[in-house]
Amino acid sequence: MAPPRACGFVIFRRFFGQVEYLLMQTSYGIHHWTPPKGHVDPGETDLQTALRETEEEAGLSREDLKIFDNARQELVYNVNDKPKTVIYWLAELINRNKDARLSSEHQEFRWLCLQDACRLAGYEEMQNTLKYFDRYIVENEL
Ligand SMILES: Nc1ncnc2c1ncn2[C@@H]1O[C@H](COP(=O)(O)OP(=O)(O)OP(=O)(O)OP(=O)(O)OC[C@H]2O[C@@H](n3cnc4c(N)ncnc43)[C@H](O)[C@@H]2O)[C@@H](O)[C@H]1O
Repeated sequence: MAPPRACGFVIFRRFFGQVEYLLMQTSYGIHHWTPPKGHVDPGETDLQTALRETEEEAGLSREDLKIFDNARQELVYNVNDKPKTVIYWLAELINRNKDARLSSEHQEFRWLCLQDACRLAGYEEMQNTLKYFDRYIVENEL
């Protein structure tokens, strides 16, 4: 069986001039916070997975987002003693009339500044990913 692989987007918005990141809290397990993401289904490309999961979990579609395909991060961590690969691209919420919404998989979502997002995300790799994208936004003047 192929090793577990999941894909999603680190989504940011500008709110009163501040960059804020979307994190969602699972309604299961230890209720950890992550950006919208999920497992790659057979026959899907990674980007198709990221788009599908983001729509399913956060209600945000391709048209609501600006995707930065050059801004990509790959994380590998152990789940049940097996390595899991998670790929994130950076995306901006450009539809000002739209907000995230919850599905049954999550119990809460928040838009957070980098510092608060890192605190809630917890895991070091996830924090590094958020910091990488934050630098990308500044360095590329997004
Ligand atoms: N405990 C549970 N009880 C009931 N239903 C469950 C369940 N776990 C999963 N499900 C079901 O599985 C489905 C999820 O499918 P998907 O929505 O397709 O997949 P996912 O986001 O990759 O799932 P998950 O939350 O498990 O992954 P993550 O890597 O963040 O998290 C996986 C583990 O890795 C840990 N983790 C997350 N990020 C990490 C990191 N950066 N470093 C180290 N560990 C990390 C998390 O704390 C977590 O323990 C849901 O529909 C849900 O119903």
